[in-house]
Amino acid sequence: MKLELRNLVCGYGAKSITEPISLSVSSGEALYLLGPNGSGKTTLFKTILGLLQKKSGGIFIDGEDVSHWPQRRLARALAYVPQAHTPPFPFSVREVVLTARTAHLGFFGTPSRADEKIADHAIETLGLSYLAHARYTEISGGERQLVLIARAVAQESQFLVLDEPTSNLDFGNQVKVLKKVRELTQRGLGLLITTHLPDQAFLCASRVALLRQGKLMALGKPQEVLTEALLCETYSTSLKLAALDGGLTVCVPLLQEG
Ligand SMILES: Nc1ncnc2c1ncn2[C@@H]1O[C@H](COP(=O)(O)OP(=O)(O)OP(=O)(O)O)[C@@H](O)[C@H]1O
Repeated sequence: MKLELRNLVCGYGAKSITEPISLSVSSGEALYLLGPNGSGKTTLFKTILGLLQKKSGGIFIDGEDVSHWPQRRLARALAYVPQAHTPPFPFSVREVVLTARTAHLGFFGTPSRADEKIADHAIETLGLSYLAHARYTEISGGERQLVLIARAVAQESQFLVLDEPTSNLDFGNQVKVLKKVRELTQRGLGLLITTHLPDQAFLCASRVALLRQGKLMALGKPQEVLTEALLCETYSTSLKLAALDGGLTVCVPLLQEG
């Protein structure tokens, strides 16, 4: 399957935030979107998810324009992991994850035993079983982020859109999420992920897109796109890329110029 943006322009009210953006994500691929704060990554994601009206251009899944798809059909195709938030109601973690199954229910349907099993499995694979009955409003920001990832996994959609999924996580939990990203990619899902960490893109990205002031600056394999020169220019800072044994590349900021 293929999720495709064709000359998509996003914005708020009369104001355009992005220039026309064209890119695609296929099944079995993790496309990482990098760009400075305010470059339009979240705006682009919200538009893809139908939470924000596009200004022009189109969003297609397997060649079909999704703009007239009902929200439930879109939710079966696309799951969203927003940046962690606190909802006003004290649902349990299990109830939050179970809401993912709504996209698969009939009009007045309630979750079945099978839906509960899928939710419990997602909770388990993210190592959250000990929190299943805790209130979502009473767990840490990092734990909430993992719960939102479990919820997206339980949605069993073909594509996952993840907005900075590791931003609140400690090192061990970042690794847990990166392993999940790899596993889901290998299972054949298409993933679109934002990050501020080039290291994560080097570890998990099939391809990388670089956004700056709403403009798609580069798109391609991590080693081709994430060059020292382009990263320095994009983030207006000095940095060094270092190759480790085993072919891994890491990005290190330089605190002294020259
Ligand atoms: N609700 C809104 N109404 C008007 N403008 C907005 C709104 N939300 C964001 N913007 C503007 O859109 C631009 C892009 O914001 P966006 O949140 O998409 O950036 P981002 O790349 O996700 O940033 P970050 O890395 O900081 O999360 C910013 O200039 C911001 O001020």
